[in-house]
Amino acid sequence: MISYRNLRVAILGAGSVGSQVADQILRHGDELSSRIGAGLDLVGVAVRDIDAPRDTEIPRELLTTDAESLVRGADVVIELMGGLEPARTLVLSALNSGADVITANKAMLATHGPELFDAAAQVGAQLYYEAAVAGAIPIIRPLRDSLAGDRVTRILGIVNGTTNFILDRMDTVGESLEEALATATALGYAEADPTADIEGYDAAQKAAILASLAFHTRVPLDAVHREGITSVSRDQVVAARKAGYVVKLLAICDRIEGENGGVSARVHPALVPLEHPLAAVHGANNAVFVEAEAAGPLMFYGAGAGGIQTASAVLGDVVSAARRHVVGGPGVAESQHANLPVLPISAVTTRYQITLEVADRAGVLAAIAGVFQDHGVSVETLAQTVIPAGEGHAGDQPAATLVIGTHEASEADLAATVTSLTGNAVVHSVTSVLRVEGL
Ligand SMILES: NC(=O)C1=CN([C@@H]2O[C@H](COP(=O)(O)OP(=O)(O)OC[C@H]3O[C@@H](n4cnc5c(N)ncnc54)[C@H](O)[C@@H]3O)[C@@H](O)[C@H]2O)C=CC1
Ligand SMILES: N[C@@H](CC=O)C(=O)O
Ligand code: NA
Repeated sequence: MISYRNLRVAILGAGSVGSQVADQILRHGDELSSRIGAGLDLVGVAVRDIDAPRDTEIPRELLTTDAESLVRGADVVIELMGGLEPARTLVLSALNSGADVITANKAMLATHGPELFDAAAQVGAQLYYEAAVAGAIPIIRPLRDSLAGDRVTRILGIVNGTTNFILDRMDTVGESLEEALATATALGYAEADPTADIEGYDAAQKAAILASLAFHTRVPLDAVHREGITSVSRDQVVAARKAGYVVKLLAICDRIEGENGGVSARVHPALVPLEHPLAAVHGANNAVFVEAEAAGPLMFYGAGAGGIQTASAVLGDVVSAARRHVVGGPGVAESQHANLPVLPISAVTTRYQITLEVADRAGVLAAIAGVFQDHGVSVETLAQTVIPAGEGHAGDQPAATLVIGTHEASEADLAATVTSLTGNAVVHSVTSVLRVEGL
């Protein structure tokens, strides 16, 4: 039975996600109200242009270009405009007035999270953001609530739908990055500026959010090592499959034990063995592996992008926030009690696959092996293919391709090895260096 007064809900932004959230509230408001124990009144939707075409029909009288006024007087503000400003100012203003805020804006959270969480804590308001990481997949709440009694040791995930879609199309249908990105944009997966996707910024923001939650430590965005997919070539994708791998853009958050331990977060393309579950994540889907001391490995999988899919996560947060509004009490505060050191990528160890074009003559393998040995990097596998005459970088000289897989090595040792290889007389070129994850 509904006895609480109706809650006033404001939506900021009516793009791919916002238009779907508005549509769901308009069509299923009664059902949501029953779950909450209070009615939901959608009091307005802030847009840039009232007459712009939208994915769903929103009554004209709900549309406004005055976001500041809309925020004032709302009980629940749903921020789906994206970007840093005016989103940050509007969210701060909503929180300061005691409203609960739901956002999908990982850029804003990764950049201004501490300020926003502090503002929420000051007034006991809630800041919910399930949609900000891995779209529809429940991952924030499991980390914040379900795993709050455990000790997370590692997160390994595909958290950007656009780049997964692009790498998948490069692999399965041979499309170029540009062709696949155009489709991802048309399907509503990409950010307003898709550079955020393909250069790894979006995934890095999500990694910062995940690592902060998982390790109860504020992990700033600039501490996340970031590489995007623009340097991944179709040749690398084809060669990876031949060798039993797929190329995926991964976000990896590690708890590093030991005297100089701490936590690290990184985003980069990596080789994933074909038999690993992450290799079977296609299209714009995301998957996040979480390893916790007591729970062991857990996997969260589903739609990582898309307007209607992401709206599901937003609406789950709306129901949670509205329920708390009805029963009263403060929101869930940010947990940062562990305050662990945040380590640079040089503290990380992993495996690598290095592809070289070398001279094909006696003594070359020994010379290359010597370079690895000099830097303390242990070689695990080595495969050689002779390059047909005239097709190598060094003209008519006999040449071969070497694909070298390493045991675990530090980033610093690997970087020094690659520098030495590049300057070595028997090496014509270092054609690919990729980390190998999930072995
Ligand atoms: N599209 C997706 O699959 C997902 C998006 N997100 C996040 O959700 C948020 C929204 O994303 P999309 O809906 O895809 O973006 P979008 O670009 O389709 O929509 C944003 C809308 O906000 C409007 N807007 C921007 N500034 C405004 C302002 N000052 N006043 C009024 N309206 C303004 C824009 O005109 C646009 O219609 C972003 O933070 C994004 O990172 C999160 C998960 C998935
Ligand atoms: N652009 C993002 C949208 C969801 O966060 C992505 O492609 O994953
Ligand atoms: Na999510």
